[in-house]
Amino acid sequence: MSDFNQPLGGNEMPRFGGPATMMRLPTQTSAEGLDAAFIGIPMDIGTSNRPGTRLGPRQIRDESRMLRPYNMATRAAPFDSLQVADIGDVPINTFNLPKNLDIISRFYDDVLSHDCVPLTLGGDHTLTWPILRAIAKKHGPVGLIHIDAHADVNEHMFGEEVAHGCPFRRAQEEGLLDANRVVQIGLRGTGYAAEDFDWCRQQGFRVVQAEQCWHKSLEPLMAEVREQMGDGPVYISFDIDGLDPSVAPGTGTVEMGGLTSAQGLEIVRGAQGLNIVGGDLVEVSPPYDPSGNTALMGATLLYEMLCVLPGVARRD
Ligand SMILES: N=C(N)NCCCC(=O)O
Ligand SMILES: [Mn+2]
Ligand SMILES: [Mn+2]
Repeated sequence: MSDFNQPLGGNEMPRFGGPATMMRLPTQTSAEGLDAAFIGIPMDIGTSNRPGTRLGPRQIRDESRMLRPYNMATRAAPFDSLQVADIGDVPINTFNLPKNLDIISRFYDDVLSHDCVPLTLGGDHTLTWPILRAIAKKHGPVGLIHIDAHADVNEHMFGEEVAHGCPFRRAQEEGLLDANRVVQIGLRGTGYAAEDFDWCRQQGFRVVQAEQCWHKSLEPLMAEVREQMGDGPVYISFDIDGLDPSVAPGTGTVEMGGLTSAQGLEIVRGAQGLNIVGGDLVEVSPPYDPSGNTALMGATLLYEMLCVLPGVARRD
């Protein structure tokens, strides 16, 4: 009998039954006593095209029923050495996006007060800004591994500073990021000017556009990223639209020519050994994901983030 919470096994309860939590893990109302926690932020009032990511946390949890506890590729056995639970959703304001900044930051201040690593199920990408406020309050400016089709550094959208295309501009303005330890991978598509991506480079971010990733393993890139990140705290923000629409169609701002699912796994697995202090998986939109496969991609990537956290056991 393990001292640590275990996902409910597929041979103990049919996968389509049991608790509707992430990986059918136990749930608790706070992060007390946890090494890592799955947290939902059911929000989409920051989206600029297709809506629906408010339903993302629920579908990611539902599709996570396919996940088993042991990582056959990396031999990670997170539930052998970390205490992990699903602590539910942030009670966001359905009608007021700016008010959600404080609601989210305060929730994460409490999570981090327990020395718990948050792994967040989104929700639209606006949510990363208030999470980074709480993260930087505890750890100082952090390194960032950002996977996305979009840079999300718009100065504003419709004159608003709070939207899913703005989080990393705001985070940089507020000194939440250690700019030389920021990498953005998968950026692509159309824009308004070269500045859309060059602003990032002017800050000191490394920008790896999708075309630089095509037709190749990203393991060499991740060796460079590990070098860039060093020993300092690192946050991982994975916008599911960084993957190609062929594998992740259920999202709101689709761009052609994205990363393969294998490349998505290579990026997260390549973070092993870094001082990961948190992560999120955003922009899954269930209304555009009838198969549920996009949500399952998201659930799997969140599990892979868990597998690279400091302290995770490996079992040969
Ligand atoms: N999906 C996210 N996070 N951002 C999309 C931003 C779209 C735009 O800048 O026009
Ligand atoms: Mn995006
Ligand atoms: Mn994004």
